[in-house]
Amino acid sequence: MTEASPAPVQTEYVSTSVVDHMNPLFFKNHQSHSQIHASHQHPHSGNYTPPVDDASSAFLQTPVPRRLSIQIDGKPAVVPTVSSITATEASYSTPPATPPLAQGSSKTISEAIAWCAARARIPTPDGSEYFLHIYENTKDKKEHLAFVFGDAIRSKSLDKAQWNETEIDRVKRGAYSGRLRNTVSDENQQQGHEGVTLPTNYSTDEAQLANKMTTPAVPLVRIHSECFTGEIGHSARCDCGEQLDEAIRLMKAEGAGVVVYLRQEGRGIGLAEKLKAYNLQDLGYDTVMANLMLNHGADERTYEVAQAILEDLGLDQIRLLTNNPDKIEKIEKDSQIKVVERVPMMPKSWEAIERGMEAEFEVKEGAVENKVVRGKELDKYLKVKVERMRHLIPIPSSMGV
Ligand SMILES: Nc1nc2c(ncn2[C@@H]2O[C@H](COP(=O)(O)OP(=O)(O)OP(=O)(O)O)[C@@H](O)[C@H]2O)c(=O)[nH]1
Repeated sequence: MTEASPAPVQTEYVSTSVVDHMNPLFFKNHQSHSQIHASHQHPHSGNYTPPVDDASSAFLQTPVPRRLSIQIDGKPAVVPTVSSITATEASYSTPPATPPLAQGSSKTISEAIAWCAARARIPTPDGSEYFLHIYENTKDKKEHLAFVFGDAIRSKSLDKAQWNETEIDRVKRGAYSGRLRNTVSDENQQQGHEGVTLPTNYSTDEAQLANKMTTPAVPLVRIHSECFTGEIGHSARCDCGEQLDEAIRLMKAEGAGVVVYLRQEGRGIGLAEKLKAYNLQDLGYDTVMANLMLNHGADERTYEVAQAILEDLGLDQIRLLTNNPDKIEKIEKDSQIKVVERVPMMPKSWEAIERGMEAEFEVKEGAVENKVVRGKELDKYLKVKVERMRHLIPIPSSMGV
């Protein structure tokens, strides 16, 4: 096929002062600004991005076309506007999570705001389940997470209606209550959701839901920083994997709780730097000194995003699972959040030593079994946390302290 010359484009421009964060095409258009220009040059190329006939295009700093009158081969091209997009087409443009300014937050601009982009049920091997929430925020581009146990804890930003979204849009991003039921037949399996009429009864019945809505007045919360080595890599240098498992176990037992999982690997220095720190630790430096020798702080983590996630989940009173007083101070600082109780996280191997139950841990030195970690390297790591980072863990008397 020979390429025709670019078709003439007439444009109208709109003011740049209006920002409509509620528009589901807000981010989409942000990304496709260059595409819009490219498509002006080659509107016949098949990559044409339709202009948006509303204020959503107005947030861009440079004037952008509001209406385009396009001709291809001398004939007017049919360009859909937002209002002419059908429900099915619109549902492919899944709206972004409720953007920050749409939440009516009273926070100042310097503080983080977080909003839930999607949520889904995660069944676990013991038959229980939780809802994994993925968050976006105004502070960084990382995918922070919340594991939410129980039905009573809800994300405000997730539940908020978004502009022009269809019911299937809401289902896709997890903004429903109860449990989804499988209603897809073999026939419409092949067609994606286009042939599917969404049942109105996709929530479980309300009575059943109400039973599950009982939750402790002050829920258990764990604010946990990512540790690839301890959680995925079976490392026995730290107890991070064990702590995550234990937090989840306790929340399952209570039927409620939240693990806020922050992407602050290596106390905020990142995995590459943490691996360098491990090499220094193998030379004999402790975990604090190793960080300092790499020109990092002993702990570079911040907790504004965790505060914002808890705020979105409506939690201002929490029982925090931690041994780290610094974490408590930082989570309460400049926020409504109150840690009404600190729930200690005793390292399982130290607990066993204290109780004289070491025989129960008949695993080889340094080995990890059922995520219970033990060994000299862990003992050293934990002791440094107590002695240099103020962690509130009783050191077993048999360790000579
Ligand atoms: N730089 C560095 N980071 C480490 C090391 N070992 C573990 N970490 C990181 O330390 C962090 C531990 O996070 P948490 O368990 O949430 O917090 P904590 O400060 O130990 O406090 P707790 O709430 O009592 O567990 C994670 O980001 C790990 O990746 C280490 O030797 N060096």
